[in-house]
Amino acid sequence: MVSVTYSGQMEDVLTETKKEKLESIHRGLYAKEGAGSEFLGWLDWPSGLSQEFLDQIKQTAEQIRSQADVLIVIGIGGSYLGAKAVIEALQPHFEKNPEFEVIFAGHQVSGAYLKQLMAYVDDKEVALNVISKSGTTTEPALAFRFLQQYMQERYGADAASRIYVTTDENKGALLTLAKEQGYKRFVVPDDVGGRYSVFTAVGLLPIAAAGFDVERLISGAKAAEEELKTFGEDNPAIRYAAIRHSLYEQGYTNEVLATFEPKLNFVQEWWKQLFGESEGKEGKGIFPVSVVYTTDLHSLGQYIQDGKRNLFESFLVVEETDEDLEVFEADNNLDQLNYLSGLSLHDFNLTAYKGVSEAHLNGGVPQVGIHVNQMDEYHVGYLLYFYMLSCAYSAYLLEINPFNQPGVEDYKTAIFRLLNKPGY
Ligand SMILES: O=P(O)(O)OC[C@H]1O[C@](O)(CO)[C@@H](O)[C@@H]1O
Repeated sequence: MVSVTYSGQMEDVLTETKKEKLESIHRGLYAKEGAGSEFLGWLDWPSGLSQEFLDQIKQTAEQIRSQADVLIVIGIGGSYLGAKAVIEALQPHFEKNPEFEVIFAGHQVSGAYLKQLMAYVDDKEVALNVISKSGTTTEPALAFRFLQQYMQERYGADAASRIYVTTDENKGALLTLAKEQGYKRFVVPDDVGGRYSVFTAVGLLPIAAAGFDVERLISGAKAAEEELKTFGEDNPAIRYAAIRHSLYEQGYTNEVLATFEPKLNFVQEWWKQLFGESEGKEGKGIFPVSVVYTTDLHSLGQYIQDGKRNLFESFLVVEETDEDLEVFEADNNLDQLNYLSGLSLHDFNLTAYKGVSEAHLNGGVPQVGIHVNQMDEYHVGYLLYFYMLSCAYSAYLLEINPFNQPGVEDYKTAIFRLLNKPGY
């Protein structure tokens, strides 16, 4: 379902020592041992999901769609990127959904954004889904302070029936508030970290509300869970982790995730958080960057071709598309493009992929390809699970705990001190 190609030799990547190390990581992972193993709930989450839970998600999504024209999803990091990635990958570019929209908030602190959002939804029926595992993250909490007041002013006592909270089962300011106000609640499991939470209510409720088939999404993730659990050189999750690590050891410390499909832009953003927060610790880790081609061939392409040689490129290639255009023969050929007639734009991109990959390889940029058949719920589910699993292998190869993020506290402390937060 996902296959991984590499411009180098797999024998050089999967040395005997590396295979032994990967095998031991594999054993530790599935025995749920090793650093951060208390956060391995995502590993068998898709297969453990009950129909009852999925039905509850679907029913709540239906309720939201029947009471509102807009769902505002408040969250940041793992509490927004998974849903945003799936929705953006699946929805049309334009006319997204004239009857129902999902809009995100609380992923930055822009007064203009929030003010304009409240003005935008003023003539629409609104529901809120506020998502925070800790229940204390400042950006979503601030956005919720404004939006909760907005809802209460607009709907009075009925506001509570339009507010849905996804947070920890036992702790956090958001939980206290939700209980106090009687908001419907969904749980972020203790053993699933934010960036691994897309298949929990964190991702599923907004995705279902946006009108997508969460059962197909979970079937894809479940297939990935099943197929990728076997240890072997052909396991794509293991191959990708091993290639990344081998390149890292050779000094390629930056990975550029490239795609030709603008709808995958938020899959790239989700991937950046996943790998960046999982691996970037103790002075180690590959810095994850992303580009959308051919757009960025006209900006960052120069650097990638010719700049400092510490980066490798991984292409996320979607093999098939269901909507396309074919270049037609023009009578006058004034634009001199008749040589392309008969070619579909998708085929143009697949050829561009080959050409760019060849040129960048010649420029000293090692090439990795992550190939997926198509973009639908099933394949996105498969792909996201693949990345999560591979990320765990990759971080363990660096001898890093993939599931914590101690570094994000430092900037928070500095901001709180400057803002005179009590206790800082
Ligand atoms: O869901 P929460 O607790 O609000 O956290 C949001 C994000 O903030 C972080 O804790 C730090 O950036 C991420 O790991 C997490 O996804």
